[in-house]
Amino acid sequence: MLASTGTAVTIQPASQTKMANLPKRPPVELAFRDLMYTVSEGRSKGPKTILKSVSGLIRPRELTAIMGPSGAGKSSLLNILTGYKTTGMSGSITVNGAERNLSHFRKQSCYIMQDNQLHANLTVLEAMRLAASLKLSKDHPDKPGIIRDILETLSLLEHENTMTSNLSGGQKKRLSIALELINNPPVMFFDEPTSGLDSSSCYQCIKLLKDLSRGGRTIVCTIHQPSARLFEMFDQLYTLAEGQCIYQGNTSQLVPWLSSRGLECPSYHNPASYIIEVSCGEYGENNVSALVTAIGNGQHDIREGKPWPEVKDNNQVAALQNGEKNGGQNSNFAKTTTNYLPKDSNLTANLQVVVQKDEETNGAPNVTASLLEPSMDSKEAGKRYATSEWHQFWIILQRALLFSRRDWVMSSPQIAFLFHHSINLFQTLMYLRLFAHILVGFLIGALYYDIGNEGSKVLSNLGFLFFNMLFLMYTSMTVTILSFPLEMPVLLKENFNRWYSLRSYYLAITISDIPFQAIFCILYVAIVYFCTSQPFEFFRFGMFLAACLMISFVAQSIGLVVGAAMNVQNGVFLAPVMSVPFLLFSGFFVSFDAIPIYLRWITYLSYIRYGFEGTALATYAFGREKLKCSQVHCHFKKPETTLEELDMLDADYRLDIIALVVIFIILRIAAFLFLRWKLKSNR
Ligand SMILES: Nc1ncnc2c1ncn2[C@@H]1O[C@H](COP(=O)(O)OP(=O)(O)OP(=O)(O)O)[C@@H](O)[C@H]1O
Repeated sequence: MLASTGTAVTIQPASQTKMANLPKRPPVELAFRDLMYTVSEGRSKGPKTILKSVSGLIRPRELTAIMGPSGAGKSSLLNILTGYKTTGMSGSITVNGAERNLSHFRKQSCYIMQDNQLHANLTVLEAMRLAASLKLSKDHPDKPGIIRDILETLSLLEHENTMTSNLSGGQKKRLSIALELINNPPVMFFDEPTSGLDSSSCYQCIKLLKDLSRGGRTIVCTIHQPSARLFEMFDQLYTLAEGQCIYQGNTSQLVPWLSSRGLECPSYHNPASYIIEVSCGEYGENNVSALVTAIGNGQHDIREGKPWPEVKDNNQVAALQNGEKNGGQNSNFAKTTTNYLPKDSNLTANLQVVVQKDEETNGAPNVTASLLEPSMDSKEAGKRYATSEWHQFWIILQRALLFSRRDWVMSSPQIAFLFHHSINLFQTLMYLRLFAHILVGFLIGALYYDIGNEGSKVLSNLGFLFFNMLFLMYTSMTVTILSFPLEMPVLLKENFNRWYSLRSYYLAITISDIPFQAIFCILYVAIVYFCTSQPFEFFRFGMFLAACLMISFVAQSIGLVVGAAMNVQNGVFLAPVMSVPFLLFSGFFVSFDAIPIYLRWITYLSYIRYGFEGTALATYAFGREKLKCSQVHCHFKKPETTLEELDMLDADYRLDIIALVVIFIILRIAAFLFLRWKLKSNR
């Protein structure tokens, strides 16, 4: 294998490991027929048909490339085959001859998206261990053996202690593959696996995919325009143009087949570039429709050693176009064309042919051959996830706590790196949060120093109570709005590839930040409470702190709702704006009696009101003694006067806390529902 060290490129021998420890899985043959994919472009434009009745067959032990010009529908086809997109499609997809059961198929397959979506704050080995804990059953006998096998095969063993954020592009891609290989899915989909890689890393990557396919896996990837060297490495080529199939077959047969259709690929011309040029109409306008007809829109398959399909020169193209015009309704064209696929889709026979061919050409079976066996534990196959949701919750919680712990001990160059790359904002924000709570705490302490027991400064003290609410609300809310959406792409990938359920993830991720939020809040409250000389009574301090803690948890939950429902830009603007009514109706600016009756209901929704009332009651209620007065007359000398002015004489502290707990629970549930909706709507 090729590996780059600095600027020099060295050749390393391919690893001889057999990855024998991996769980055994049966091979999978994937066929699709008359696949249509339609999206809506709004009421004025109507539906747009992206895939137009395409068919095809993807075999195990083969590396299949989906190729085509930009906008041809490659990603759409891949998204449909993976099950990532399910709405707007029609047609049939079969797995080993039976209609695809999407739930089961998602456990058999993995989808490695273009951006690797890795957690930056883990080493390679930690990422592998976490993936193994989630993707293999709890009592699996040899997780370390599996991890070692995979890392060795993918030449990542020497980087096992490197942070994933420090890996090169090619190494990141290999790690993405390694993570998914842990449960040995028989089908692997890759969206543009070579994008962003230099030519030697592209070669390494495709070589790795080819090796994996030789283990019996079905490997499918979209690719833009591979070099001639890369092109030759693919076994099977599926080419799309304008949402239709213009070629399906061995890569070696492409040039002769095109030549038989009157399209001569010039000598020394890359066949991959040539077919893209043909697709773009550079050699004539009618070539695409002629090729679609000739290949039966993917129903035929040009295989070495097999006769080419007979091309009937009838009105098939016209029929196809009609189907398209009919707003994406299935045309009968595909059904009436001679269908070559069923004859070829004898899986066992196919596998034998390819194994034989491999052994003939290579002299010996490939190192990663015979990984897959046609057996699968039926108990395991029926389960949605490899581990229980409780176990998933525990692992994700540990991972989140590890991120936070790592952040505390992180060196300053690493922090600078995170700042520079805007990676893992959540971790970097930890320091800022701590800094902000202590700094603002002392600032407020200095500003309102020793006013808590002074009868002439009660109004300032109320201002202090209100500011506490404001500060705790904004710090807890914005930090979540900023950090939560950043987790989304990784969540999307891991949840889609069946690592864990959304429920376990959500529970773990929301619980993991509560201790930190609590510590920051306690620190802040302790500083301001004693600096401003609020009553030195333990029960009052406890009640004051409880109200402040609840406010910061509620505000954090609002951050979760906003973070789950919208992107960072909208969230950062909307959340503070939406908080304005709650601040206005908190009872600080206008007392309850002064609010018009038809607007009073808003005060019941204002969580700030409950927090403000809670801290005011903790400070002035429960039989507090008269305040000292340094002036001739202090109107607010008696604490009851303050409560009366605030309309809080009849207020109940317990009700305030109960209201905050109820709002907290409702918001947490709402955030989960938004997150679920967001994951679904992304697909
Ligand atoms: N949700 C959508 N709404 C409207 N048009 C869409 C939608 N999804 C895809 N398309 C259109 O469908 C066509 C195919 O898109 P797709 O992303 O599958 O192409 P592609 O072959 O993968 O392109 P590229 O190589 O540039 O990524 C494009 O013209 C695209 O604009």
